[in-house]
Amino acid sequence: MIEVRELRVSYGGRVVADVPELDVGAGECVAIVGESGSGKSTTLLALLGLLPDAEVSGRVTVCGVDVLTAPPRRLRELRGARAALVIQSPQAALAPSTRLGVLMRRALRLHGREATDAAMAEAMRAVLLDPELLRRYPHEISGGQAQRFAIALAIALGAEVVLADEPTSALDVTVQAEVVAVLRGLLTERGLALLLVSHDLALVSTIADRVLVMKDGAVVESGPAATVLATPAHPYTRELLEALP
Ligand SMILES: Nc1ncnc2c1ncn2[C@@H]1O[C@H](COP(=O)(O)OP(=O)(O)OP(=O)(O)O)[C@@H](O)[C@H]1O
Repeated sequence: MIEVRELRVSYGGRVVADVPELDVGAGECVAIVGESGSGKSTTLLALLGLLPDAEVSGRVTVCGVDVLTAPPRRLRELRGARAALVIQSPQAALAPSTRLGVLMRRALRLHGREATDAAMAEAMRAVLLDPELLRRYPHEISGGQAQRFAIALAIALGAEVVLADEPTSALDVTVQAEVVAVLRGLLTERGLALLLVSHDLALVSTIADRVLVMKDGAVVESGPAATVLATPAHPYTRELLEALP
């Protein structure tokens, strides 16, 4: 679903992300961890061709689309419908004066999908949200509900890949656990490919199959999550683990 080779992103000659290899298959979760500024979000955005001001090289394939060479029309088809981005504060991206149900219906129609009440309710239930919430405005739902709504949109649109940037960091612990449960369900039941960016190693240990550790734009360690987190090979990974509360 996601295949990255020799990805390099720089601004004015300064390399901010250098990822030699990153693969995420269907039903798999790969997490990118690292401190603030290590290049995690940049890597995620590069996968959807969302870095207009950066110099980007290498090969990036998402759902069969060659992202770095695809024409804008192919990229628009990929983004939103086949590959969905779930960000930290999705509420900010939702039109404030539009009810959630209208937003979802519009998104479905935009991507040529049937927008039936039943399909929309099913997507809401898949993320453990009451379909009644579709009647509300974005400011009438909580941060956790907004994040789950963003995931519901991805499901309704039939996304095959979900790119999630710190999807639980703005949430309290109970809601975090709910969002993680939803994401895990998507992996096992719907065979989604999930690429997760997080500095929360506790979250990563509960959901990721593989982990990439980034520092100053470089991948310093990668491998199965259980191995990397239990027996970290790089001193930086040990530091991150020791910083856990
Ligand atoms: N538009 C830009 N122009 C110049 N430098 C940028 C730009 N966007 C990001 N950077 C730089 O790229 C580096 C990596 O940033 P990135 O946001 O990918 O880090 P991150 O690991 O996701 O951090 P955080 O956890 O804080 O989101 C940082 O040094 C940042 O200053």
